[in-house]
Amino acid sequence: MHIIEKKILNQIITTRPLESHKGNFGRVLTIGGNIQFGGAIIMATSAAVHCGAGLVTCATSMNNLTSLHTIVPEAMYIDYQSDFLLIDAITRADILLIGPGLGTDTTSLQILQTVLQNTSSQQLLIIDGSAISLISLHHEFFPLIKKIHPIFTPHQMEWERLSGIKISVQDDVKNTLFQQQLQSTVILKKHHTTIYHRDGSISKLQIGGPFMATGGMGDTLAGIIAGFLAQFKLKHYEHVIDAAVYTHSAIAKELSNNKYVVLPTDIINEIQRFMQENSGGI
Ligand SMILES: NC(=O)C1=CN([C@@H]2O[C@H](COP(=O)(O)OP(=O)(O)OC[C@H]3O[C@@H](n4cnc5c(N)ncnc54)[C@H](O)[C@@H]3O)[C@@H](O)[C@H]2O)[C@@H](O)CC1
Ligand SMILES: Nc1ncnc2c1ncn2[C@@H]1O[C@H](COP(=O)(O)OP(=O)(O)O)[C@@H](O)[C@H]1O
Ligand SMILES: [Mg+2]
Repeated sequence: MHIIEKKILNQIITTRPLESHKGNFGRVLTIGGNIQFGGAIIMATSAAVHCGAGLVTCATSMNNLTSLHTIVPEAMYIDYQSDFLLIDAITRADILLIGPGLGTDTTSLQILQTVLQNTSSQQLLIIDGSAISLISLHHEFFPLIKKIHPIFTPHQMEWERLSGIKISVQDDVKNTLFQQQLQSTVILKKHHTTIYHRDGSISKLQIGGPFMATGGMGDTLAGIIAGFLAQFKLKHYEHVIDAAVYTHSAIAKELSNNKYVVLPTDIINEIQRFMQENSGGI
């Protein structure tokens, strides 16, 4: 087990080559946001854009179109209920994020199934929020999951649902056992988030605090992870994930110096500055 240190930042967030364009910084597809939880997928999408993902498309409910374009006009939109558009967008994406605000009804389940069936092992899939809760109820997806090797980002209750390990008895030994069965990365979110990597290593975060306990905080983290993976894809995969998780809480910690609570959107607004201040060489 190792503690994620600040020095990871300038190893991962490097200077961009002059000869580059948006195509070099990854295509992200975010999928979620039903009529009740539109804000979740908009925050995730906005976080990915603010991290510097080259092209970001949001597959969401039509109800969210106006808000999405008002808040983050850089993002493109598709109606997540169109199978044709969704499959086409999945095929084009480098990084996919499903779950923030997806909900758990039959429409949500259908969308999750389309995503799992059409994602290849060459792409990186992040599974968050409602998508984790749905998979917990549908173990028939496990064979597909084991082929895709996704990144799960559960909080402790979502991890209990998925793994069957009660929150009170979750520990590194039990968590690793189930994570290895899933053949996936697991980012277990809590005070001092723990990351179980596919290579068997475990990273722990020692920053962050209760000033982060606001709805949308995990949706924003998922978007940051997508944005980091999209553009730093040539770097060591485990380190990119650690750097993204560190960045999210480090910004929150900075802001908590003069804010009692830090909002997810406060973090999003500081990502560009924070990345510039903590970027390193080539
Ligand atoms: N503005 C929005 O649209 C928001 C939408 N959200 C979406 O709402 C859906 C349901 O997610 P929720 O997480 O709210 O609901 P869940 O029912 O999945 O989980 C919340 C429950 O888990 C418990 N819990 C135990 N340990 C926890 C831990 N370490 N961290 C967090 N909760 C813990 C909480 O007490 C709470 O009762 C997701 O799709 C999510 O993305 C939420 O992110 C809230 C904001
Ligand atoms: N007390 C705390 N200490 C450290 N981090 C916290 C604390 N409370 C919440 N967080 C962080 O906030 C995020 C919450 O994620 P999640 O529960 O999925 O939020 P949401 O689904 O509402 O977006 C996680 O990254 C978690 O680690
Ligand atoms: Mg969440």
